Parts: sequence; C-alpha cells; structure tokens
Amino acid sequence: MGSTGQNAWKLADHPKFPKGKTIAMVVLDGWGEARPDQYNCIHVADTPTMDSFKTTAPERWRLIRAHGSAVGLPSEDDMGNSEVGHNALGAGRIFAQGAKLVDSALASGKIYGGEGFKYIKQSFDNGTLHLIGLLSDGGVHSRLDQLQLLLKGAAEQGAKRIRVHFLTDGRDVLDGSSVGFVETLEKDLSNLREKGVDAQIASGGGRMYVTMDRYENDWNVVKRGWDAQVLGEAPYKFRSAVEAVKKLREEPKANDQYLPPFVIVDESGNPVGPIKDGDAVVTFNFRADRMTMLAKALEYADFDKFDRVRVPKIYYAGMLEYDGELKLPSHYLVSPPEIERTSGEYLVHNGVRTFACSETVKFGHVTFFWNGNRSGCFNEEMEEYVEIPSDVGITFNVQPKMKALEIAEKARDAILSGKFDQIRVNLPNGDMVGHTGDIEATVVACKAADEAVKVQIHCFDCGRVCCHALVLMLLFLLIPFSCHLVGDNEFVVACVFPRTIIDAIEQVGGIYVITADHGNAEDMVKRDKSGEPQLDKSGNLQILTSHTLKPVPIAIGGPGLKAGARFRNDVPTGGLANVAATVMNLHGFEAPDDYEPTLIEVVDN
Ligand SMILES: O=C(O)[C@@H](CO)OP(=O)(O)O
Ligand SMILES: [Mn+2]
Ligand SMILES: [Mn+2]
Repeated sequence: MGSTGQNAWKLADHPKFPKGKTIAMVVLDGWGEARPDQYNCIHVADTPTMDSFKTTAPERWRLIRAHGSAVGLPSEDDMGNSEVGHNALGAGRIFAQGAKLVDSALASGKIYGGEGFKYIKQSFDNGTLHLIGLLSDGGVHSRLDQLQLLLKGAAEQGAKRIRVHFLTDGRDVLDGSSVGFVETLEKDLSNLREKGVDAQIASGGGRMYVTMDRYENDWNVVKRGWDAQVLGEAPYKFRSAVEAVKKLREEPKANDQYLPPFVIVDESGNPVGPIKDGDAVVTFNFRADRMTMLAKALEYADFDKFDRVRVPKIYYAGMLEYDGELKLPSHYLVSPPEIERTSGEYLVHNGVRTFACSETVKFGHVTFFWNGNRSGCFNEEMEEYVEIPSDVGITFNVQPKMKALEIAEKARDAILSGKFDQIRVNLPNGDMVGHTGDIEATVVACKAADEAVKVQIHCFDCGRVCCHALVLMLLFLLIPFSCHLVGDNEFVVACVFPRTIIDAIEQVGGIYVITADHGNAEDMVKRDKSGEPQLDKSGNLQILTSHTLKPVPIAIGGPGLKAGARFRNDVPTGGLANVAATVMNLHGFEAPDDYEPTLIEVVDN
C-alpha cells in the first residue's frame, strides 16, 4: 500500500460529492435484465419501484456486467453468482476467482507440489483418498472437468484407493442432468480401475438436502451427508450410483437438488467407502459458503452441531481455503484469491458506520463475501451485522416472500436511527425462488423484493398508481396517522409512516443505490441461440433453475443525491466491480487509484 498505518487507509475527499449522507445499498439477488416475455418473472411480476427507476430517471439507471471476466471467472460463458458478484461489489476490483485459480493450478501441475497435496499424500500408501463435492459443470461451486483432472492426477501421484462422494446439482445446471454427470464419472473411475487403482463412487445425495447448507441455516443437511460419507449410513443403499440417481429421481416430485442420501454397497451389503482413520479427504468445491460447515465438521475437535458418532483421524484439505479469518480448513490445495483492501474496510477507516442485513441464506453474502471472504466485522464499534433467521426445511417457492419485508423493516429502522452511514442489504427472493424453477412463485418473489425496496401507493380499484391513489396519498399526507389495510393490494401511506427502504431514505434525505449480483429470475427457460425457448426431445420446455449471463440494473437516487449526479457514459463496459468506487463517491470520498472507475459524475448546470 505504499505507506503504513492509518494514513494508508485515508481516502481523499471527493471534490463534488458531500460527506454525511445516509446511503442504502440494496442488492436484489438474482435480478437481471432480459427480454420481456412470459418466462421473465421480473417482467411478469408487478414491480413498479424497479420499473420506475428506468422510466423516470434514465440518466440514473443503467445496466452493468455481472458474469464472466467482469467478475473474475474463466470465460464469458460463465454465469455470475453470489460469491464472485458480492466479492466484486465489495472489493471494487476484479480478482481471478477460485474457478480460474484451480484451472491454472491443475494445468501447470502446481497443485501437486503444494503443501495441501503433500499433506493428503501421506494417506496414499495405506489409506483411501475421499473426494467430496458438487458433481456438475455449473462452474459456480465446482467443475466436473476439475474433478476429472484431480482424479487422474491423484492416481498418477500414487493414490491407490479413491472414493468419490458426490452431491447432485440441478441448481447451476438443468434438473435431470445428474444422471449424465454420474455416468461420466463412472467411466473415469472405470478407466482408473483398469490402471489398477481401486476407484469407486461411495455415496451421494442432492446438494440442497445433503451436505451443502450454508451459514448454519440447517445442520441436519450436513449431518445427512456426514452419516453417508463418514459413517457409511443412509436410508438408501444401491450397488451402482447411476442406478441410485435414476431410481431416486423416479419418486414423485424428486429432483436433483433434493435427492435423499444414499450409499453404495458391495455384494455383501457393506458400504464401499466410509471414511476411516488414516484416510485423506478433499472437498473439491472451490466456492466457500456451502463447504464451510462440512469443513468445520471434518476439522474441529470441539464440535457440538450434531453427534458425529465417529470422528476419524484424517488428512483433510479443501480445494481452497474457505475462510481466511478462521483459517479454515488448515490445509488446502490451491490458495484462494487474496481479496484485500475492500471498500468496507476503507470506509470503516474513514469513519463510515455500516449496518448490513439479510436473512440467513444470504447473510454471508453482504458480510463475508462483501468483505472479501472474511467473516466478522472490521470494527465492531462502527459496524452492525444483523441476520434474520431464514425458514428451515422448505423450498422457497412455498414461501416466496421469504423475509424480504423483515429485512426492509430492519433496514428502515437502521436508516431512521441515524446511527449508520451505510445500510447494506441483500433481498434474496428473485434468486432463491428462481432456483426452484417455480415460475408462479418466482413472480410473487419478484414483487416481494420490489415492495421491500419501496411500497408503492396503489389504488384499491385498479391496483395501480392512478390518480385515485395520488389523491388518497395527498389526503393521508394531511392526516397525521398512518393507514394500513392488509390484503393483496396492500395500501400503505408510506410518506407518513416510512415502511421500507426508500421511504426511510426519503425521510432522512439520503441516497439509495439499488443493484443486483447476477441474473436468475429474469429468465426461467433454456433458450436456443436466437433466444427462443428450446424444447427437449419430448417437446417440453426446459425450466432453467440456474443463474444467467445477463447484465443487472443499477439505479441511484434519493433526496440526498447531489444535483446533476448521473451515470457517466464513458464506462460502457462497467460491471459490478465499478460499484464500490461509485458508493465511495456518494459517501464523499475518492476511491483508491487501483479500484475500477466510478460509474458516476456530477454535471454542473
Ligand atoms: O445457491 C447457491 O449456492 C448458488 C447457486 O449454486 O446461488 P448464489 O450464488 O446466488 O448463492
Ligand atoms: Mn446471488
Ligand atoms: Mn443463486
């Protein structure tokens, strides 16, 4: 950084933007911009607030890139995701991300010379190497081709007995694609067997039901995986993994994301690959959030989240280090991106007090990912992070409104309290419900997220902001109490009683920045090259549960925004990483020189 100590963190004053404005920084998770048709849930949903940014202040609304190289992913075919999206938003620079770092380490062979691999290699003579992770080519948490290279490389390095414990996907890839991935894996393992390596699949289960929980939402998910992977116990036993996945998918409503846990057994009915003393384990996901809980279970001597029954003495390494602050796990095959000097850390050093909030399933996104994969606050006196417990044990199409309103109310209270300069939230609905593939529920989810940003005054009759609504709004403005009629056309006089985020920002004379981390809800079907829905062999639509390659909107506004502030037109390829400098400007500071350029300027009239 050139100089050391507090001075190194000092940001220059911005010549035009004043300090001291309260800023609401809102991330709508999984909210991209796409063609408006019936499979675009954001288009279908009633989203008057998000629509109004685009239509009423086009100079303060634009699209930014949220996938591929804009967020440090290997190629432009890589969809965005929450990890890389929030990393870019918070860090203001683009870092080569886990997917890319693992690619290079495997391509150069450096992975095999590293400390992590040497550590697990100690098991190769007498023990088994277990590989646990997500089996797909989604590229969000892991990639099949990386697993294939690792399997081959480990065998070449002397692994004699290998067991794979996979999680089926259906969330970053089409539902049903699990069968093909398992077949491919079986072929690879059979090739290894021909070369004399005892290599087999040992267990499996759907990622959302087995192992890949995050932010401690539901430890039962990790326990189900532990029982199958470590203890060799599961409600289902099969001789073959392909048969297991095919059979379990036949159950009504079964899907790849939620397959129950199963173990593979030998001809005597014994599990072929429980984890034992002296074995090595590699969790081969590069992304942290959904591996951290398992990493704790595998590594911590002191552990009380569930009864592990048996804790084998193993050589455990993560594909990456998953938490830089906790140093978890202690051994890893590839060093993670060093995301340092994030905007959050700078702002704290420059007196900006921060409040961050989401519900459990996205809590780490606006804290851990935002701060460069670092858990905890930089300065507890200046920051408050609030987690609203998510619903547990349901798929979110059942409760598509999720905790959007609760998050908005917490943000509203934080804004009105005057205790914070930045109030940062993630509204999960578009993403979490979009991943279920339930189009109707995703429409409800999008409306809920829009309402959390700002509740619009609606007319009882037509449900729109018509002249009746405006007259009513005026009327209630004159009456010193709030009116609240609950129903589908919820009617709130937000001007009198601030209900959600923008209402509160308006009341305190603040600024809002509304954006998203990647697309999801704006496209719910697989499409051909011309953008038309692509039908499968039987003529059915293929529902897209994954993220997309689409850009996301960003809007700025609010009474505290300097007159003449607008988006520059000389940053046409701007992406998520340009947002940090933008927000620093709005707080009254120049961004550090190596940050991606700001998106805004002030035009003097
Ligand atoms: O749920 C998740 O783990 C990913 C998709 O794999 O979604 P997001 O990046 O939005 O968290
Ligand atoms: Mn996301
Ligand atoms: Mn998602």
